Amino acid sequence: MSIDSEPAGSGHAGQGNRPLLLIVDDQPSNIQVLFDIFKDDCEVYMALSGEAAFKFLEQRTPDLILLDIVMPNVGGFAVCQRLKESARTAEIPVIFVTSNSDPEEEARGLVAGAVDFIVKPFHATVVKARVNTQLTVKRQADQLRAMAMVDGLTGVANRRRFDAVLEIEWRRAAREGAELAVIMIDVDFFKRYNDRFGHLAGDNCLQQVAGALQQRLDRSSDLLARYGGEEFACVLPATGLDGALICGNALEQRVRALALPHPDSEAAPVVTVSIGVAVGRPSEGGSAAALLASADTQLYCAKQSGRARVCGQQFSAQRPGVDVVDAPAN
Ligand SMILES: Nc1nc2c(ncn2[C@@H]2O[C@H](COP(=O)(O)OP(=O)(O)OP(=O)(O)O)[C@@H](O)[C@H]2O)c(=O)[nH]1
Repeated sequence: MSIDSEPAGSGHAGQGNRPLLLIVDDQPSNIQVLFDIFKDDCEVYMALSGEAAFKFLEQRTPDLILLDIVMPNVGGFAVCQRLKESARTAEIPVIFVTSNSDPEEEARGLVAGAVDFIVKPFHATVVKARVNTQLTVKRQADQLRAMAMVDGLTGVANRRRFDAVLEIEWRRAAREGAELAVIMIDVDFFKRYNDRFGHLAGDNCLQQVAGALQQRLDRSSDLLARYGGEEFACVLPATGLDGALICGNALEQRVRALALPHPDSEAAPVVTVSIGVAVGRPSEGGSAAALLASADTQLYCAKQSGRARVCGQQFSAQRPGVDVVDAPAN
């Protein structure tokens, strides 16, 4: 058995969709008992200290943590409190496993944010059942959280997720001195499309447009979201203006290639989109909201200059509005 944040039973690691369990205890013999209980059903990892647990958490996010209370240096309560303070780890359920049966200790554990408190010696079946209950609750909560971030019509991310990711990527780019691109996309004359073909056909059109846009985004870090009505938005981390304009033009072409008839459009006989691109370097100042507003200004520029095209801009916090690039797609 490997210990201290090494995968337990490496033959199991990564296989199937099994829950990932982290056991934190300074006593290898205690870990062994729990490992034997869960090794067949879970991917089990172990840490011999709070510090080792946090090191592990930099790499992986367990579905549940079984946490000892009395450990040298950082004790279980402190570990639990720290977990709950960080947005990245706050949702991981923690179960204290301890030989201290004092109700005061149990109360302290639950107040610290644990979901359960198991006293040793324990019955294996009971521990298994209590862990399974918490894993089920966690899975359901994860599903709800994921659903709350997805647009119901198109299946791409929704605006809430877009706003959250944009903020995260803005901060990441600021730390790394990298560029960040935002693309706003709006279906042209979509009101007329609805008016001619009906709302259901309009919905179907939006689904196809979303699918075409999503297919073109090839980096896993790129995010496409439905920003509202007939408007989509992308965040492209580590992307300069040249790359973002290439991407914007490719997105425009993808939608055009769907060849969805739109006889009432003044831009083309098929459904097209207008696209605004803005690229900034967050380390030089500004804000995610200002970058987004800049992309929106470029979208307006694309609409004003004939639609079915891409306009882009290097966003500067000092000189907003410089370097306007007009890149008609046809
Ligand atoms: N079918 C459908 N239509 C929607 C949805 N959300 C917004 N719309 C419609 O999208 C249309 C957007 O119209 P406008 O904002 O006037 O823009 P437009 O007609 O696309 O014109 P331009 O953007 O100027 O090219 C409205 O008629 C909305 O009702 C949706 O989920 N489904």
